[in-house]
Amino acid sequence: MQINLSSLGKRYNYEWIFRNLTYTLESGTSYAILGHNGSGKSTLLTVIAGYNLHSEGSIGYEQNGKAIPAEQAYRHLSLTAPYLELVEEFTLQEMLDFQIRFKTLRNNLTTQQLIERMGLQKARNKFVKDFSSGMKQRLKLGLAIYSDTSLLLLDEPTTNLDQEGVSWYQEHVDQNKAGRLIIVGSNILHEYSFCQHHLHITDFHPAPRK
Ligand SMILES: Nc1ncnc2c1ncn2[C@@H]1O[C@H](COP(=O)(O)OP(=O)(O)OP(=O)(O)O)[C@@H](O)[C@H]1O
Repeated sequence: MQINLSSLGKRYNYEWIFRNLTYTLESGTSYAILGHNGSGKSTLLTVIAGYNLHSEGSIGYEQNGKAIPAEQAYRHLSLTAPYLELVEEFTLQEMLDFQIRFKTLRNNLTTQQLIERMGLQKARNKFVKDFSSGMKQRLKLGLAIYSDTSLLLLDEPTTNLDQEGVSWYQEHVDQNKAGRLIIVGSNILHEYSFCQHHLHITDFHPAPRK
C-alpha cells in the first residue's frame, strides 16, 4: 500500500487542524505521527482511514501500482484507537468469529492461534464487557495486527497496557510489519521506536492569524 497525501487539510467548523500536508507513505515502511495533545494526530489517522472526511486536498491509495478507490480503502486497512469500541456483548470467541466474517487473519491463522498469541486463553468464553482495560487493549491490538491488511493504523497503541503488555505489543508489531505500511499516532517513544520516519503534525498547523 502506498498513500499520497496532496495539499491535505482538515477543519472542524472554522478551526483548521492541519493544512497543506503533502506527503507520501510507502509500503514496507513505518511512520510515526507526532505532536502534543490536541495537535491533530488522531484526526490525521482517521482521515487516512477514511472514517473522517478531509476538507481540502486529496488522498490517493495504491496497491502494487494500482489505484484503489477511496471507498474501497477500508478493505485494506486495520485501525486500533482508544475511541473505537469492541462489541461488549460477545465472548472473546464470538468476537473473533464475528470479526473474521469481514476480515480474514494473516498467515491463515485460526482464531484459536490468535487467542494464544494474545495470551487470552483463559478468557475464551468470557464476555468482552468483563475484560480488564488491558485485556481489551490486547484484543484490539491483536485484531488489528493479525488482520490480513496491508495498512496498519495504530493510535496510542499501548493505552492501558502494563510493562509486559508493552513488550508484547513491540514483539508482535515487529513480527508482523514486513511488507506493510504502518502508521502510529503517539507521543510515547516505546510505541513508535521502530518507525523509520517521523511526521510532526504541528509542521502543518496554519500560522495563527495576526
Ligand atoms: N469531532 C470534532 N469536532 C470538533 N473538533 C474536534 C473534533 N474532533 C477533534 N476535534 C479537535 O481537533 C483537534 C485535534 O484533536 P485530535 O484528537 O486529533 O488530537 P490528538 O493530537 O490526537 O490529541 P491526543 O494526543 O490528546 O489524543 C483538537 O483541538 C480537538 O478538540
